[in-house]
Amino acid sequence: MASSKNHSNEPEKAALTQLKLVLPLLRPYKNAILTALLFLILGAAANLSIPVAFKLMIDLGFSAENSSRLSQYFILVFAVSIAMIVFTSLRYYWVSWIGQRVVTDLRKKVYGKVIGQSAEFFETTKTGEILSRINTDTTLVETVVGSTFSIALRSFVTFIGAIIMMVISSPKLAMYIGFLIPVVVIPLVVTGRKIQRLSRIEQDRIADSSALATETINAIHTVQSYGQETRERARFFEAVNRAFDAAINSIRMTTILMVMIGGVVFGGIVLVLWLGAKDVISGAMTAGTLSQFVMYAVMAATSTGALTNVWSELKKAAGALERIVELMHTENPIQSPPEPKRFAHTVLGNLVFNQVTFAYPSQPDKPVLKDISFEIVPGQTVAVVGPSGAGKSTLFQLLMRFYEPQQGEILIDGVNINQYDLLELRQQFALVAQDATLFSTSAAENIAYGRPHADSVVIEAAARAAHAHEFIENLAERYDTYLGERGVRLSGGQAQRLSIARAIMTDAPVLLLDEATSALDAESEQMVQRALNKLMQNRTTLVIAHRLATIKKADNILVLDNGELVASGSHQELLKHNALYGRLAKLQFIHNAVEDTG
Ligand SMILES: Nc1ncnc2c1ncn2[C@@H]1O[C@H](COP(=O)(O)OP(=O)(O)OP(=O)(O)O)[C@@H](O)[C@H]1O
Repeated sequence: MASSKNHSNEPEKAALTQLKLVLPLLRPYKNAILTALLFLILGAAANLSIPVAFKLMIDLGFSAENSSRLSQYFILVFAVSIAMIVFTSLRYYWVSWIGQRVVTDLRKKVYGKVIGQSAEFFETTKTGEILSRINTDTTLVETVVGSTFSIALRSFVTFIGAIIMMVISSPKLAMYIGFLIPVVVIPLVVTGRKIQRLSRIEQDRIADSSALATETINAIHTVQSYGQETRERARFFEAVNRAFDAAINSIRMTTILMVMIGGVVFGGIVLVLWLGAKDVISGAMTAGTLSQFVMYAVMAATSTGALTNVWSELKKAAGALERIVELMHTENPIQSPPEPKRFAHTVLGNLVFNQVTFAYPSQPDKPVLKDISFEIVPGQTVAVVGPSGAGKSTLFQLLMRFYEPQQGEILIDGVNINQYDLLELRQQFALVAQDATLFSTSAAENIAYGRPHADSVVIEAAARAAHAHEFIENLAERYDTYLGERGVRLSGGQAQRLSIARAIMTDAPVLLLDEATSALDAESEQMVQRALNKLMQNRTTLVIAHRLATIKKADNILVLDNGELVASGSHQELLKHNALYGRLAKLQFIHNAVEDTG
């Protein structure tokens, strides 16, 4: 199960301490909190003063001669009730405002953290699960800050106020009620732990189903092509049903808690009322005082009920926060050094691999690059060839420092790449991958992805150089046409030219090119090739080559096989001396050979 992999096993110890994460988020909103608190206290005070008015009324008696005093009391109760409603509504507004603010900030934080995670993190964490953390888990936190806290505070203030007023009204009856308190608190603590654990499971199940849906929707074309909708539907149903079961488990716990506490509290009140009634009969207490006492007891009981709910909400949120905290504590192992070396003003683009050995973190015992050494002189073009899985793409990953080699070093202009600032390091590369990634923005913004503030003249120049201008001009809204998700679909060749334009825009000193293997029609192919030639001019280029033309033009060719650099040299030399290269040349480059040489 995807989400069980990084279970921290420190169980309830962490419990509510997780909620501490929320405190710093509250700090910037002191004024709003004070405002909300003010309305909270005013509302509670108004609420607590109502029974006093009722006591006065009842003790006054409902007789004709008291009619005008009675009216005054009723006006008082009316005024207090209105005040209570106004204060309560304002409190609601401010507390909800704080809740929304905090969850927005939390989402920003979580997203900010996610987007800086390592390649390894994204390999091992499902997209849908991450989305669930950002959306669902943070929503639980919003519930806490935006309503639970408020209910908790209001109930707490009301509870304390009601208890005090109960003691004032009748110390004896209040003492009886006091006996009930431990009976209420113990089940709260016991079930609270269970609820937190169950809630975490629930959130994990939701994350699982979200991961599943995201995966299926991303692969919808494949799903439908293979006619697997029914199976995918069933898989999703099963996942959401598991989430339902998990939710019901924690709801069941809360229900049990509510029954237990409700029973104790209301049973207790009836009992006390009975005892109080006897005192009224014997004359030890007025009817008004008993009514007042009972009203306070009901207030205290209702607050306890609310606090019970609050308790389970808090525990649920703590469960969700555990996940968020884990995410916030996941550090990308690849960081800039504390005092990074600066790149020279003009980067030469000298690349050196020095005895580099590397295994992916998921398979640490299986090195995919073994003792690789080579050098690329500034301005040279070096082609990498080798069978599938030989480790060609891995070279790029290491150069851009998405992973760190276990042995050996990689140098740019004589400095180990781990000495540079990470952002600056990656800015030295223009990457043209096999599949162009398009964002759901305009063609212009897609081209200017690496230089968002570039003006339209520069963008168009890049598009022209990449032979993309012609087809963009033919799109409905030219450079403003939406591409990617929800936008127009580009053909393979068009998308490639667009990504070449993107690389031209960055004007980085080193070009990393992963030649597309997919066959394009001859004309498209030629245009892509011309665009690439333009891009390679005056740049140190490392190219994963699939075309004979590229290979022939390269200053040097590296032959990789099973993670080892087995040969290097020119096309002719390798043809003569390297059997693997001979085979590759025949099999892999042949289909491009006709038009390349033509
Ligand atoms: N993220 C990863 N985690 C674990 N193993 C990986 C990862 N990426 C690649 N590998 C493995 O590393 C080896 C080299 O992969 P790489 O992608 O560098 O090969 P390649 O030469 O570029 O292949 P192709 O030409 O098919 O793209 C393969 O055995 C592959 O299974």
